[in-house]
Amino acid sequence: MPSRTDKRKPQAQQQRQQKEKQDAKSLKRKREQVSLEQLQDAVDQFDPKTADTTKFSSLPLSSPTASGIEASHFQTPTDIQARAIPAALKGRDILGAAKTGSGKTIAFLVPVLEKLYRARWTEYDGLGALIISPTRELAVQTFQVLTKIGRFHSFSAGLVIGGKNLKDEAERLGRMSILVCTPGRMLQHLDSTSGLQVDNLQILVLDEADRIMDMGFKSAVDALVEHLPKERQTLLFSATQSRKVSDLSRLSLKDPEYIAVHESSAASTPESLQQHYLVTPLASKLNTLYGFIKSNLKSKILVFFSSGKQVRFAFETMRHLRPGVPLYHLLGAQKQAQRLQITASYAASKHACLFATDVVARGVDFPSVDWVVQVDAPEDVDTYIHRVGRTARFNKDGKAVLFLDSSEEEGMLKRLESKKIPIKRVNVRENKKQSIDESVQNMVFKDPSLKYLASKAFISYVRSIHLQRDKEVFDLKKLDLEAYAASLGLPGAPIINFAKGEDIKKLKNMPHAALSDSDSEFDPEKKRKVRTKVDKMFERTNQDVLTDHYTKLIGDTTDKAAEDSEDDFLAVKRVIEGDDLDVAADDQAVLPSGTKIIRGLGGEEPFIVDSKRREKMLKSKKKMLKFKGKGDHIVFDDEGVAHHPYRIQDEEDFKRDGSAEAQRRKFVEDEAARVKEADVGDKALVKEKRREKKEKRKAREAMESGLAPAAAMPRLEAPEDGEDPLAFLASLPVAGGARSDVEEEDREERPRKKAKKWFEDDSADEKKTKGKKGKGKVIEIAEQPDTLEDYEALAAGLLDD
Ligand SMILES: Nc1ncnc2c1ncn2[C@@H]1O[C@H](COP(=O)(O)OP(=O)(O)OP(=O)(O)O)[C@@H](O)[C@H]1O
Repeated sequence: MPSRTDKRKPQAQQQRQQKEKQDAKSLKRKREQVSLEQLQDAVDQFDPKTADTTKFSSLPLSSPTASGIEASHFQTPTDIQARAIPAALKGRDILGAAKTGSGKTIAFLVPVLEKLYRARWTEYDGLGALIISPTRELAVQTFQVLTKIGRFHSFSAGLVIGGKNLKDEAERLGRMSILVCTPGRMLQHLDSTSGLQVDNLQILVLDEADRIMDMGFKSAVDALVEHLPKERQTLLFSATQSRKVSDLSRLSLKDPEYIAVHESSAASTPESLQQHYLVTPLASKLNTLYGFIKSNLKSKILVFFSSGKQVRFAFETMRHLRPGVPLYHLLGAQKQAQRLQITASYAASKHACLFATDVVARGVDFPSVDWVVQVDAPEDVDTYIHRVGRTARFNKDGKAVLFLDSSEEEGMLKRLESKKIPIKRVNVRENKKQSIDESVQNMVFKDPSLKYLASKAFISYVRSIHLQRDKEVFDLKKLDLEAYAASLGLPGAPIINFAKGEDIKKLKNMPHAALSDSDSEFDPEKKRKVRTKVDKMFERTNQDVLTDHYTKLIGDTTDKAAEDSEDDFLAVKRVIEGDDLDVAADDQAVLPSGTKIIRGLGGEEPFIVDSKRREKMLKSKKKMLKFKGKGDHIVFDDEGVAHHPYRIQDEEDFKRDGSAEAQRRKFVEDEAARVKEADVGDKALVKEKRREKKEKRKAREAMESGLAPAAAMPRLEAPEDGEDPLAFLASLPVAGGARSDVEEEDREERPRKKAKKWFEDDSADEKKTKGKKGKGKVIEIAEQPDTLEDYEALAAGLLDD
């Protein structure tokens, strides 16, 4: 047995060990505290004007951040980093402006990490930092950089960009210290996620701030900021920064430091970027693009268009033409997963061509892009700067070319000049010019889905020009739209009705996300209403043209709502110009030559045939049934004529036919005359039958007496006088083998054997006969009926069956 002192020994040992641990912990805490204080002192004393900012190691940064930067192989801060980081570390609000590709992301991520580190932020303190990006692509990229340079920190960080289940996302948000988000999705969480605590927020960052502050995001950002505490640090960064006082007050910025590192430089685009423009008619843009791609097969090219429809059409046609370089296309309407996958594939490619909308115009850091091509001119100079900024990043070389219609040249050059953009005109070499007009026309002619896409592309382009605010550059009247339609393979230019009103501008500035289904967080009403694929199909105006094949063609992961949204404020009128146009003028349909019109089953609605497939569909009774409407209830009279069961006359019509009494009298007279007429006919028939029977009976009697040959044996005899009571029974169905004499006679006149059907054979016939004999009910007539009562009894028996 262990003695008492032995027992006490391990206890004392345990206590000693515990104490040692506690001491070590408090020592560590003390040391951390001291180092934090030292860090804070270093920050306070750091004077960017005199201090060395040429190395990250010279900046007053915590060791986890410094290690993260070192591990990411960044040694020398860029200009914007060298100036913005120290100021932000000192707690200043910042308005940071620097050229594209100059390292703004790190300029705001480092202060974010440092702020939370110095505040010893834990997951129990709620959300400490919020970084807002205008697009999902940019948010993903920022998050990736954060995880790279923040890898030695122990903060929890999350990405909130939509496209995922809100509930799943919400569950994890409560534990996050840093969030990178898009405005709409974040607002949705702030409105609905109960565990998300933002009262403690330390720092708010707006990347591409001018974009986030503009009309498209206005309401979402304002509502989002409402949720945040006013006591916080705010950092705004962009390549095209504005100093609008209204924006600053909206964000409650306090005495912000404006850091514009390239303000005094000769150009507002990177020096290593060569910029060109070429003048090409709108109708030749696709030809020029094709020629350009063919001449640059060993390059990484990024091509910008003004809308998703343009992107899709150009992508589809170029894909069919196989220029000899991998092609990708990216637009806001694609599903999140596909967008990310395309972005990653293109980023990893050495030689490739990406057709895109402005969804990747800002911030996205594709490595080593050689050429930025702007097929559709940018809406303003800021957009131009951001687009071309996808190349020549961080001191690398890059080239850009802008396609301009001659009507756009003067206005656009004026705008570019005013913002210090050095751009030179170039011409396409004659031997490099290629025409794909014929191929495009053939493709579009053969493929209705492509034709549909072409008309959509046309409409969206015209619409985008119409919506442009800068009318000095964009003038719809100066564009040759017929030629443009022809270059898209269309037989004519669709006529477009533009909706009027303020909303157009607003919609134009809406981020695509706000218009698309997947991002319908912008419109909670829309979100609530669940629309199935079938709903969407029926909502489509061109359902018959938009086929499954089309869906496959565009690899359709697109959100159709985005498409619908465009059509919401644009009414497309189509013009009739066919040969056999019996369609009303207001039918609003374009009939390219060679199209036909087919009338609907009811003959009322004409259907326009512009393809073989449509013609086939219109000839299929089954498919056309859906246009036929519901069936009518009709009844057949004795003559087999169909009538509606009730037909209630209008009061007016009724009065026109005379007084009610007169009409009643006329009706009775008419009916009496009809009955009389029918009576005469019936009587004659009965008389005739009676005569026949009499003849037969006489013949039988003669045969029995050996005077005449055998004839049919009548079993029932009608009374001689008056009406035959069996005359009406004869028309009734008779069960089993029981038949009246009249029927028996009729049967004799008919062929004995029914004509064989193709599926019946003799054995089947036999079986039927046997079955009938076995199963059929036979009424035995024991005695010959004599009296009227006998006949009635017999008739009753027959009827009972
Ligand atoms: N200090 C640095 N040293 C080396 N490379 C850097 C440094 N800072 C940033 N970079 C690199 O420069 C590139 C551009 O950086 P970043 O994307 O932050 O530019 P940006 O200014 O945000 O551009 P944009 O205006 O287009 O959004 C990135 O590939 C990044 O890794």
